Amino acid sequence: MRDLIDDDLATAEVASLPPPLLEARGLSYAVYRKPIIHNLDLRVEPNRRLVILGANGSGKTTLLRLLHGLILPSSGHIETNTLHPNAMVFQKPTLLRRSVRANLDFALKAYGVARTARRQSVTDALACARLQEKADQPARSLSGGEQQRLACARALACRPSILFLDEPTASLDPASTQMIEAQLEAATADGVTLVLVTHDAGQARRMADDIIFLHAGRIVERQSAVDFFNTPRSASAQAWLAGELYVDP
Ligand SMILES: Nc1ncnc2c1ncn2[C@@H]1O[C@H](COP(=O)(O)OP(=O)(O)OP(=O)(O)O)[C@@H](O)[C@H]1O
Repeated sequence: MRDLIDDDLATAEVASLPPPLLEARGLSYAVYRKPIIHNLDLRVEPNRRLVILGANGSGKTTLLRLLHGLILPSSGHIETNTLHPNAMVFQKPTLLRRSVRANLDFALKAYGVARTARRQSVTDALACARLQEKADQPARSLSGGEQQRLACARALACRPSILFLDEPTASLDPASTQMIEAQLEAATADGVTLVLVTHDAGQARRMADDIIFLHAGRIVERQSAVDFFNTPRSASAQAWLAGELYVDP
């Protein structure tokens, strides 16, 4: 009898979990028959920060592009359950040859925000990027760190449900990295769900709730960040954390 009640309670608890924002099932991607992502299942839970780790060439960028819909899977399905469109920030910001302000305004306009509402949103986004002083400067004349702050603010201005980020701080110094991370923390507090690819173990420790570790296009580890860093289970993740090259036995 006791077990039955416990089972019922457990079922009720699972049933009351919010649905995932995105669920991928049996996801595979191949180029010229060369498999890059293999039969992968993955859920993006709301208000969690998911960090995807793995060695060079393990398939992180390809997976992120699949999840955002930039490329189509060879097989498998992705279901999304999001209120707003998702957005993506790349390692190299792709800014228009216009002013900082115009880059923000353009994105909001493309998203369908009316002119009067755009003015306030641009002001908020400039503050989010800490670029108020540079609003009228050509976006491409900003420093690398400033450009990336602008790219993040532009992506966040349209209030995406999920923000995908592919090594957004890979070429930035610690101070610029810290500013981007603060921007992302604020977005998380605002309800944006993050899916971040990084090579920076420190950043993963600071930013992640959950970790997925990829090896040769497969998820070999999926843990809470605390468990992953304390007790990585797979040999490839252990090697990665130790800064060693892992060679398949
Ligand atoms: N369009 C393509 N044509 C051929 N091979 C590809 C293509 N896209 C990806 N690959 C290969 O798939 C593998 C995974 O690439 P991907 O860029 O996803 O890895 P990654 O984990 O993001 O690597 P890195 O950490 O070096 O950025 C690599 O071996 C890459 O060469």
